[in-house]
Amino acid sequence: MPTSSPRVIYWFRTDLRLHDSPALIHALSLSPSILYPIWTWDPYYVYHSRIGSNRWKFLLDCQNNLSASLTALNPKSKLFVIREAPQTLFPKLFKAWGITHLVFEKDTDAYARERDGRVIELAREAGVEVIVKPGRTLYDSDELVKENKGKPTMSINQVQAAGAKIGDIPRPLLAPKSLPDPGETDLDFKQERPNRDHDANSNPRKEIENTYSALAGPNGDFAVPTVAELGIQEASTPHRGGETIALKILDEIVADSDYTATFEKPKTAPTAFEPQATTLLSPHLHFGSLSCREFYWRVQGVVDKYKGKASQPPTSLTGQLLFRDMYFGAQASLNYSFRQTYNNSQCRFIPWHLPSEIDSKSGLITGKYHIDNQEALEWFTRWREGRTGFPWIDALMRQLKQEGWIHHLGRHAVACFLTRGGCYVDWERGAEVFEEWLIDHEAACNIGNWQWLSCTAFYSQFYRCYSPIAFPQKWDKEGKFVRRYCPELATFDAKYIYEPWKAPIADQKSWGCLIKGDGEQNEEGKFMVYPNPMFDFPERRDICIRAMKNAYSVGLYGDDPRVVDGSWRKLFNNAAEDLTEGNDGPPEGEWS
Ligand SMILES: Cc1cc2nc3c(=O)[nH]c(=O)nc-3n(C[C@H](O)[C@H](O)[C@H](O)COP(=O)(O)OP(=O)(O)OC[C@H]3O[C@@H](n4cnc5c(N)ncnc54)[C@H](O)[C@@H]3O)c2cc1C
Repeated sequence: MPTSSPRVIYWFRTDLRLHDSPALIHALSLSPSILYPIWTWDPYYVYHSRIGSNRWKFLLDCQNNLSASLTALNPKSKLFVIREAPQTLFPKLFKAWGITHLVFEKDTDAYARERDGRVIELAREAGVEVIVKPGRTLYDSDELVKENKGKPTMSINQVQAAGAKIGDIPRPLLAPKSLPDPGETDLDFKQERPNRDHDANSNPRKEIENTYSALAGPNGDFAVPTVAELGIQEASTPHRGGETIALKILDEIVADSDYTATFEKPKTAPTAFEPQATTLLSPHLHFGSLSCREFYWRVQGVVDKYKGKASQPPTSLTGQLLFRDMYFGAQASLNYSFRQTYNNSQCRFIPWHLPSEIDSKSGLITGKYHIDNQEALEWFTRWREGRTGFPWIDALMRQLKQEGWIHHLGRHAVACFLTRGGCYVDWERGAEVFEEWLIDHEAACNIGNWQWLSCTAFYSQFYRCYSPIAFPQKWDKEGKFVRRYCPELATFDAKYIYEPWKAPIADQKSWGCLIKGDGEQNEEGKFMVYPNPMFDFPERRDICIRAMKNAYSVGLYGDDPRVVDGSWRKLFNNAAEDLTEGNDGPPEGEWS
C-alpha cells in the first residue's frame, strides 16, 4: 500500500469526542484517503469490569452522540462498533481493510497498557504504523511520573512540581470540520466469540447478554449496541452522556464567572441536589465526551479575566483537575498493584475485615473476599443497600445506586464510615461497589480516593472522622437531602432527621414511620419502617481509631514480606478490633 495514501483506523476508546482530540487531529494530519472511526466492543469490559446499568447507558449515549457527530461531518462515516476483542480482531481487520496506520489516545490503566502493548506488537507484525497520543489527562501521566523522579505522584505538590518541569498544559485543539470517507466495510472473516464463563455483570443483567451475535451487530450495520442487547435493566440515572451535553454544561458553568472563578471544593454542599453544588462533569471526563484540557483552559480563561479574588489550586476548579492527574500519575507508575493493598509499596497495611482473596500465582486480587467476621459482612451489606439506620449514609448510598453520582464530600462520608470511621471493612470492598454504581467510575480516581479516605495512602489523619450526624447538619439542618432519598423519613421533625431512633414512639407513629429492625422490613401495618442504627457510632469510631493507631504503629506497607507471606498476623494480636471482637483474621495460608 503506498504510504502517500494512508488508510487509517482511528480507534476510539477514552475519547468519545471531536473537540480537543490530539490523537484524532494527528490521524487527520496524515491526510488519509480512508479513515475508519471504530470502537472495539471488548469482552474485558463486558464481562470483567463491574459496570452497572447507569454507566452502560451513559456509554451508549456517548457513543450514539459521537456517531451522529461523525456522520454530520461526513454522511458516509459513523462510529463503527465491531464486536470482538481488539487483540484478536486487529490482525484480521488490518488485512481485510488494507490498513496502513492505527491511531489512538494513550490509556495508562493497567489492563489497557497490557492490551495496547499486544495490539502494537500485532500491528508491527502486520506492517501497520501505530501512533499513540496523550490527551486523557492535563499532563501525559508517564511524563508526570518521569519528572517526579520516576515515582508515583502521591501529593498535589508533587504534581505541581513535576508539571512545572514538563511545561504548560497544552491548549485545546479545535474539532475537525471534515472527515475522509471510510472504505469498504465488508468483514469476510470469522468472529472470535468471547468466553462467557465469568460475568462480573450478572448483577445488573436481567436478560441474556447478546452483544456478540455478529461482528457488525444484529443488523450488520456496526451500530452502537442497545440496552436490550446487553440484557441489563433500564437505567435509573437522570444524568445523560454525550459530547453535545458535556459542552453545553461547560458553557453554562463558565458563563457564571463568579461560580467558576471562586469555586472552592470544601465550601460546596454535599447535600445539594437538583442542582448539585459541583459541576457533575466527571462522567464526561471519564468517557472523554469532555476534554480535561478544554475544561481547564475554559476555566482558566474566566479566572484570568476575573476582577475579584479568584480561588487557587488545590481547592479551585482547576485544582480539582490536578487531583485527577495526581491519581493517574500514581496509577501509571504502580500499574496493577495500584488497585490493591497487597504488594502495593505505597499502601499502608491495615488488617481490615472482609479482606480480598489474592491469586497465589499473580499476586493480584481476585474480586472475591474472605468473610472473617459475620457482623462486618452484615454491616457491609447494610451499607451497600442503604439501610445502616444512619439516614445521612443511607440517603447517599441510595442516591449512588439510583443516580450513579454523589458529591465528593458525600463520597468521603460513606467511605470513611465503611472503613476507618465505623465498620472497619476493607476499602477494596467499598471501591468495588463504587466501581459498579458510579457513572463516573475512573479506576485511578476511585482507587486513589478510597486509599485516601481509608488512610492507607495519600492521607494519614485517621483520627479525623466524619460523624453521620454532626457533619450533614452543618450543611442541611432541615434534612432536605435525607427526605429526598429516604422518603420514609420525609415527615420527621428536623430535630430527629439524622437520629430518627431518638424520636418518641408517639411521634414516629404520627409521622407514619416506625424506627425498628434492620431494614429488611419496609412496612408494618399502616406504618412505613426505617431501620435502627446498626451500631453505636461513637463507640465504633473509637474502636476504629484505636485499631488504626495500632496498625500505624506496626507500620507495615503492602509490599512488606510479612504482608506477602501472611506472618503479619503475629504482629496484630493486640489490635483494638481484635480485642473487641475476638477476631483472629482469616486462617493461616488463606492470604497467599
Ligand atoms: C471514595 C471516592 C471515590 C471516588 N471515585 C471517583 C471516580 O471513580 N471517578 C472520578 O472521576 N472521581 C472520583 N472521586 C473524586 C470526586 O469525588 C469526583 O471526581 C467528583 O465528586 C465528581 O463530581 P464533579 O464532576 O461535580 O466534580 P468537580 O468538583 O466539579 O470537579 C471537576 C473535576 O475534577 C475532577 N476531580 C474532582 N475531585 C477529584 C478528586 N478528589 N479526585 C480525582 N478527580 C477529582 C473530576 O474529574 C471532576 O469532574 C471519588 C472520590 C471519593 C472520595
